[in-house]
Amino acid sequence: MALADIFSSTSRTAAPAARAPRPGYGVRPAVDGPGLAELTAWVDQVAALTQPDRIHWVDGSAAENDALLREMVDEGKLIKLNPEWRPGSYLARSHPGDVARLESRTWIASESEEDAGPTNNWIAPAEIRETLNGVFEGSMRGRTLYVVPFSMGAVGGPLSHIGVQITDSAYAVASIGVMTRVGTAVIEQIAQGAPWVKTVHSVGAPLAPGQEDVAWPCNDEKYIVHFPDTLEVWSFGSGYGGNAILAKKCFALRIASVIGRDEGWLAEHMLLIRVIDPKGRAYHVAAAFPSACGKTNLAMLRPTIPGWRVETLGDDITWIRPGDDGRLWAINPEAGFFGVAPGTGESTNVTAIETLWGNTIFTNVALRPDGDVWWEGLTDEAPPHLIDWEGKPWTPASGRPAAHPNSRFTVGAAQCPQIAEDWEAPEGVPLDVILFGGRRATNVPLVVEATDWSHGVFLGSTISSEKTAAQEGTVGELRRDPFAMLPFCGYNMGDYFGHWLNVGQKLRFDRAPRIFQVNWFRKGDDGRFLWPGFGDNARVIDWIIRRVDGQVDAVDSSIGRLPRVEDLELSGLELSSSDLDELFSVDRASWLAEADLTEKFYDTFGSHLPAALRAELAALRYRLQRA
Ligand SMILES: Nc1nc2c(ncn2[C@@H]2O[C@H](COP(=O)(O)OP(=O)(O)O)[C@@H](O)[C@H]2O)c(=O)[nH]1
Ligand SMILES: C=C(OP(=O)(O)O)C(=O)O
Ligand SMILES: [Mn+2]
Repeated sequence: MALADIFSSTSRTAAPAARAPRPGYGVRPAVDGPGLAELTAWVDQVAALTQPDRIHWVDGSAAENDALLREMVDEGKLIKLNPEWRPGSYLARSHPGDVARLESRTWIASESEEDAGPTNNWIAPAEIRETLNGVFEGSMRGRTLYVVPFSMGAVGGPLSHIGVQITDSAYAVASIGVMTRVGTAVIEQIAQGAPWVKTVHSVGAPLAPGQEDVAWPCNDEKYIVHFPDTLEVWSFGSGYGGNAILAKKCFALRIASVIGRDEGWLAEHMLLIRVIDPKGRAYHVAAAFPSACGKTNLAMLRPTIPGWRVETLGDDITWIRPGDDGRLWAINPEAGFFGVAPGTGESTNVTAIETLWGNTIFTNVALRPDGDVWWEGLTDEAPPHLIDWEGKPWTPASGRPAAHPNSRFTVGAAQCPQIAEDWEAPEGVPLDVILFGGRRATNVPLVVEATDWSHGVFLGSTISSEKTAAQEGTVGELRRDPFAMLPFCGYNMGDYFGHWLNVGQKLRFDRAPRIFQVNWFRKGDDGRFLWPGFGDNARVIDWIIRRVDGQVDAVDSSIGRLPRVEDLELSGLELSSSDLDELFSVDRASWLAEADLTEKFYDTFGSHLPAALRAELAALRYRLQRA
């Protein structure tokens, strides 16, 4: 493909294709049933408010997806990458002011403020509905309203949930098609009366007659609003990731966490893997790490120790339900990966690189002159000439990143070379291990085992992560991110801690997953990581699995159970004994200071904080003071 062809399609002012209605637009699928009336009434209602030119019921077919992508290329909204390097793949460039989730513009509009709790932005439903009615009025003029029925989890599965997203963004439709299971089978379920969640999204950029569209329509004013009492999401003004693919963070975490509270299950910000030991035995591990703390990397782990294998099940969201057998059963409700591109390379996550061979929508990465993509960390050396994520010429001397630091890839999970064969099994997999982790330069050891479920919930509730490496060591500069759910829990986080404790009560004591805290990011005084991380994290998993199997003892410490050094598989690693000591050292004074911060944090929940967690904190202090 000629360079000129690629770049000519990047113009932000390319004229949209003719606006005449196309065959298929406005046609409802030929499905009938008692549940359909509510769906059509809702679509009519949203259409009356937003006043689109056309309505398109998305059927999820490959032909429909192809047509949508072609149309976006024609309109200058996507750049088709050179199929020789990246078949079936596209680059989207967002508006420079619309590049990430926006926590400050995200609300939980529960009837009661107390239900949202101290960690969420709360707003009264009546008040925000008035605002939303104002901004959504006529917001889809000149555009197509897409009706996108989606299932999280296999369609009809016992742990699955369905929803519908209305959106005026074709980019969102294409992304939802990768990240979820879209299709008329979902409408059939709705018609049969299955419960479903209503989500509405508009980029908030109506077009006047004859007005030319831009490559990335959006609005300066943004609202991402959740109504947990009526199971609805309304999102306005942003086209990006979690603000626009409402099935993901908005539904599968914030709304689903509320459904899970009411129904007795857990919607978690966790990756999910199957670990296979040298004897061929399989174990299932779920792990909660805050954003940019290694979920996708661990989900795609390639062990450096012989005989071990990891199969990917999910990299971001896990739904977990107690089974009749007293175990916890888990599914990945998503169908794709929406991963951070920068830092993803052959030497860190070769599985991701192999996954991205084609059929991928890239957003805000750099474009190579040969029509392929590039981002910082893809290769050690940057190409001499690129077009950066804003569409400007770039060279290594430009002094700015070529790809936006939050640039992303959107790709189907089935393309992952180590995806588990049964990754879509509707009943899920039984959990053996739960990990909690964050990015901690100091204090937190490489791995600690919880003494029991309640101690494990305590560890989850105290997860914190350094905002940047430059602030290492100062506990006051940590961001609290309990269970890695701070931005994603749809209700009072104190009640959420209580819910975790309750779920533990439903498990058979010998079948509850064992809980561990891990930290790949501890640093030495010289600022370098003490632990090699990535593939070598399998060495930590190896110890964890042998603990679960009862093959090794552990050492009790004030903060939990630590490995005996001789039980760690460290052969072939260049790790000095002083680094090893430092990886597991527990500094009493720092931990007492951290306990004070935990108490302050706990106090913000008032009576919603479970007594069992206060007791865990008191026990921790007692052990530290006695040590
Ligand atoms: N030092 C170190 N960095 C890691 C490790 N795992 C992931 N990272 C880095 O952490 C960042 C975020 O990783 P990613 O897996 O995308 O995190 P996610 O947002 O939680 O899915 C990337 O820059 C990774 O290279 C590790 O074990 N050690
Ligand atoms: C996945 C998203 O964000 P993050 O990785 O920061 O949680 C998102 O924007 O949907
Ligand atoms: Mn990720």
